[in-house]
Amino acid sequence: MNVPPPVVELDGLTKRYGDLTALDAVTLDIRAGEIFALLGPNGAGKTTLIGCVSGLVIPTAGTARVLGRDTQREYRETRRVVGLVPQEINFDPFFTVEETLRFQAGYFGVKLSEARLAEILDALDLGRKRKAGTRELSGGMKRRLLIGKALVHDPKVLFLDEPTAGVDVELRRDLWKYVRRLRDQGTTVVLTTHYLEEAEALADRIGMIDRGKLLLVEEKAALMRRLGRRTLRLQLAEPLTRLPGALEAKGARLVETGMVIELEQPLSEELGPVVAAALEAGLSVRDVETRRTGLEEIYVGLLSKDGVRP
Ligand SMILES: Nc1ncnc2c1ncn2[C@@H]1O[C@H](COP(=O)(O)OP(=O)(O)OP(=O)(O)O)[C@@H](O)[C@H]1O
Repeated sequence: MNVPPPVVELDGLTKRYGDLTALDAVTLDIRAGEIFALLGPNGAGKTTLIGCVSGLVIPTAGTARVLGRDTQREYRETRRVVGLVPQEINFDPFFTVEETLRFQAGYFGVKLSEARLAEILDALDLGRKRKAGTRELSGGMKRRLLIGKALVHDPKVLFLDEPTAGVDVELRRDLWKYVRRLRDQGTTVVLTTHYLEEAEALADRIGMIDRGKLLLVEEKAALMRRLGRRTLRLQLAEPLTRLPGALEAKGARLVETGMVIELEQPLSEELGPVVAAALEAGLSVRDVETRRTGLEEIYVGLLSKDGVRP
């Protein structure tokens, strides 16, 4: 498989605040056209990493490059190709939606064409609020406007810091759709999130960070296959008092007064032989349920293995 070229290259990126190491020698390539989710608990260093790439934070050591340019030495050039959606809402309450977008474009020396403005407003479902003061927007609309602001100069890489914090489920799904669309149009997207469901739904690759250290970077699908588990439940037609030996040997157990055989196994193992063993033992199986453990369990497991939390 061809790996697309890196758009963001971090090499030994380190940031210290006095004794505190907020970023500890992070080396990472983010590839063109991917959605990369950066996961980590509060204070892990996610915002600091984004800050270093977007030129808001000066690294103590190491380098950050965007499209081959150093974010320190070539600040202006890199800033032009990076869009940043911060955690905090940061627009002037006295401007309208349209003014907010136009002024933002002005900071980049870009004249926002009517067509581009309409496209952004439309994509973020803010067309009807074009002339509304930003004070009048609901929380969800403000979040969308923040994304719009980050897009006015047509960045190649978009950083989203907790894009859906405090947003309702419906809007969250709309925003996901929009982020996917941006990726499909060629924008590279880096997002931080506390919602593992969000990373599971959106990310092509996942990085996990804790106490400034990058613990893991992996394709989401491969990560799920490698560390994911499933719980398999066989619903029986009749209660059973003793498990057949073949199932016991696989680590299954009887639950729910003998009506259900339950087994937990890695996703990499096949479930067919378990079902076959039940049928071979002459059991009447009424239903088969499986439940996959998600990213959440993998994440919690990894952080606790790291000796940190929870
Ligand atoms: N300007 C600063 N001065 C001193 N310490 C800072 C500064 N900015 C960040 N830190 C510290 O650096 C560490 C990493 O912070 P950062 O904001 O990058 O974490 P985060 O992973 O984004 O957390 P959250 O999920 O809470 O947003 C924290 O311990 C934080 O207190």
